[in-house]
Amino acid sequence: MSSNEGAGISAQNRGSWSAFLKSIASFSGDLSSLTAPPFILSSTSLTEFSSYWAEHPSLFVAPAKEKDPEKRALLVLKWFLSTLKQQYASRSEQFGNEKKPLNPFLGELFLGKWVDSAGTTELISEQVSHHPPATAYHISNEQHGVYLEGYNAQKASFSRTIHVKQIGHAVFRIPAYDETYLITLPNLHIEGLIFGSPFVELNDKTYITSSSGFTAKIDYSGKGWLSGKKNSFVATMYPTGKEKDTLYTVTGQWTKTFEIREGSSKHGALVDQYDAETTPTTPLIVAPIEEQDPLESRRAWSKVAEGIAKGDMDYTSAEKTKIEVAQRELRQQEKAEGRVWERRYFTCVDSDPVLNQLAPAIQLNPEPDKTGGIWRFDNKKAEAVKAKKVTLVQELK
Ligand SMILES: CC(C)CCC[C@@H](C)[C@H]1CC[C@H]2[C@@H]3[C@@H](O)C=C4C[C@@H](O)CC[C@]4(C)[C@H]3CC[C@]12C
Repeated sequence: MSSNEGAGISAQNRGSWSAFLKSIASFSGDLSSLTAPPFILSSTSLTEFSSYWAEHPSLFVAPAKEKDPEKRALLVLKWFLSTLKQQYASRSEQFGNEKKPLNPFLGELFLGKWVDSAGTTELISEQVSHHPPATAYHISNEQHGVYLEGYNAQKASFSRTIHVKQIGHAVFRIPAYDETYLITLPNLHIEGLIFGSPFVELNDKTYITSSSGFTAKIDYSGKGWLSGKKNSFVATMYPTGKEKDTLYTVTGQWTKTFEIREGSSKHGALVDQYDAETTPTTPLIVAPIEEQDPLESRRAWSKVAEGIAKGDMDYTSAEKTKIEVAQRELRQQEKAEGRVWERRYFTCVDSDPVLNQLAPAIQLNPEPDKTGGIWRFDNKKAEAVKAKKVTLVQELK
């Protein structure tokens, strides 16, 4: 039995958990409107989840060092697969079960950097839409010339358990090779709900397609009634449009190990392998709370987090209400003045060249109505933020 299957529910929480299960039986919509019992609340905001994309900076930058486009595409696939454990299992492994994250407010930021043998990798995450909730991110390593940007929203529905559809996509770029990869996001469902120890399993399939002419398809599966292992997948990489001409097959478990082999068979020559359990992550460096911008997640939610940690739900909900009321007042003020909230790092675009070029090959429909638009990192805005910080520092001297 794995750690996340054994946590169970305490006698004290059993009543509120079964009331919650009854209440979600007809649930459908934004995850933000899901009301969960206090003991399942996390003090981490969804804006923080963008950091899961680069907790192994050396794997993130590895494609930039590879001269051959086919092998480069394979390294992008390997990096993507290595992010899955962080994205979908790290919290339940750490705490014994998945918890409900905080719903970010519009404009909330989560900023940080990783410093290790790959140099400095920077993270910018911003809540770009509140209705519907959507988070955008930009991760860059200037030294190696690798950039990732994307955004996502989630829609939940209930049928025997909670099913979550992810809407959005990511774009991985290596400008030195003039290369772009369009990445789709996996749908998931929650397991262990009935026992009060929820954890994530991935479903269906996702794709990575590149401007250099390669596509990877990743098929996810879990533990069935009679067969299969949890967190399993089979990925194949092929020249775009020629799915039968498999170049590589990757099989394994995204929480454990996987093997990359040549060709379409699971017995082809072994090219590479990965162990998600033994590959160390690099910790993200975040500024101390007192030095953070008031819109930065850990500063903005600090009192709520304090309340959750103490188990003081009256204090938690009073502090949460203060944030919600302030947000409602801001929106009213904007409406009265005929303006909209200015996103600090991202801009909503009508159409996007990467989507125009690559989305048809993987039948990706961006569904902008479900993410508040198509969001792209705005270099000009980011430069302006940097310049403002420099001026402030100079003024303080
Ligand atoms: C039982 C219930 C109360 C808990 C529900 C928690 C639910 C809202 C959480 C659980 C897992 C969360 C996923 C998480 O695994 C990873 C990601 C990837 C990240 O890039 C974007 C957010 C997302 C999809 C989380 C959304 C919130 C989920 C579904």
